[in-house]
Amino acid sequence: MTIAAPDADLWTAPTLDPAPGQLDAQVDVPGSKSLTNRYLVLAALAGSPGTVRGALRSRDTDLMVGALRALGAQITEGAEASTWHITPATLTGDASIDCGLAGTVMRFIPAVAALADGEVTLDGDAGARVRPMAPILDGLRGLSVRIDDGGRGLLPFTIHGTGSVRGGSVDVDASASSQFVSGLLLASARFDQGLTLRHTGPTLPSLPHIDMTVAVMREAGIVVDSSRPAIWQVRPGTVAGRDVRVEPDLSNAGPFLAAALVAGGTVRVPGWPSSTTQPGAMMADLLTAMGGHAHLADGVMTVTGTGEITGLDVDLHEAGELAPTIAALAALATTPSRLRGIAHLRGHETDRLAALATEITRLGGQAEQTSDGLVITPRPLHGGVVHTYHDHRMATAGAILGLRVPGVQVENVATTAKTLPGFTRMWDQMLSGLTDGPVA
Ligand SMILES: O=C(O)C1=C[C@@H](OP(=O)(O)O)[C@@H](O)[C@H](O)C1
Ligand SMILES: C=C(OP(=O)(O)O)C(=O)O
Repeated sequence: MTIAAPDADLWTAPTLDPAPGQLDAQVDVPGSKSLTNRYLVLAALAGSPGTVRGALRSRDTDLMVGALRALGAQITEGAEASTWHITPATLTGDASIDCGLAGTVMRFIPAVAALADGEVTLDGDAGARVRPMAPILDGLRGLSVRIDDGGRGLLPFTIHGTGSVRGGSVDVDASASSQFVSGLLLASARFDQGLTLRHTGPTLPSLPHIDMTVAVMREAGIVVDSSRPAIWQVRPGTVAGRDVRVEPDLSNAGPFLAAALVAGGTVRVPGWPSSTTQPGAMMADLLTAMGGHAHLADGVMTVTGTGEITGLDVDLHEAGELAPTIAALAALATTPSRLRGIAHLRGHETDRLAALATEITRLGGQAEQTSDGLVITPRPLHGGVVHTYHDHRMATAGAILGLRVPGVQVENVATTAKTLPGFTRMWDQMLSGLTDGPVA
């Protein structure tokens, strides 16, 4: 007989009996991944030095710093680890870039690399090598850039930079990811002719993230015309070096706010912007639709729940990165849910529709994939191992399920470091203020 050693890779999610008022916590959420990586890219392309404050430090954002340094930008840490000082330089090639599993790195860096003088090779994790890339590679080719991808349209590939990109007009099908649009737009003020980009696909996910791209470009003095649907026109020009502060990551706030609904308590997130392009801001309405109460006052988002969760029918195409959190709540609800408009989640860190359906079913729940989403029918759940597929949001979804269901173990919870390295500490801290402490 062999006795299995305890698996160090399994994190037992703390469980809490719902008791109104028991959970009462404030959670300070670090900076937005999406804003951090956009500000870093623009700073490296700027005509003068800049500073990014309140930056997220995580695998995805540190990989972005590494990529921009490899292309010649000088980036140094400030007095706080969340401050970066960026001194742009002539972009140089002969570089190999590790994209990890970061969509923002693999989709935002190619157009920057195309401006470098020399060869730049991009590669990433095994899971990154299956994420869609072809539309952005073909888009760059249409703007005069030579790329060698062995005809696969996937990582790894080599960009043969000549020090400039002609630019001009290009059609791109961005139905698999908004990042194809953002990745071409971000560098386009540095193209000789600027850029006119037209999205040609049947659907366009994550429009708020494209609006975010346009907003940060305009803040940097770039002229962007977005007055026609699905067409963006960028005038060539200088990118201003700036001193910017990153908003907290509202999508990463999601699992903590969701905990208020599961536990029947209150969670507060300070630093919540009064207006933002982050799709994570939709959490307030989503949690309200699921039976919670959300209230923003003096920059603090407060969510209160009763412990009873209502299912919902919702189109999440604008905020696909919230789907794992909403799916976990739906599995704990009293009525069925339907999540729609998120077929593109099949190309995220993993096939998230398959992963969510499999893992909810593994715990005794009922979750079925549809052509563009999930149908989740509540059933009593039991403990078990939640597999995470190197997906940070699968790990946080597991934590939400474990808050209600005893015996949930999250495999490779360290994968949360993709965007939130301190996740388990923050989760424990959120629960530590409880009268009796979390029940492991
Ligand atoms: O531009 C960005 O920062 C992002 C865009 C979205 O990508 P998709 O449009 O591929 O969903 C989002 O899901 C991702 O987490 C971040
Ligand atoms: C889809 C996500 O990430 P990425 O930036 O790698 O696409 C996400 O964070 O939910």
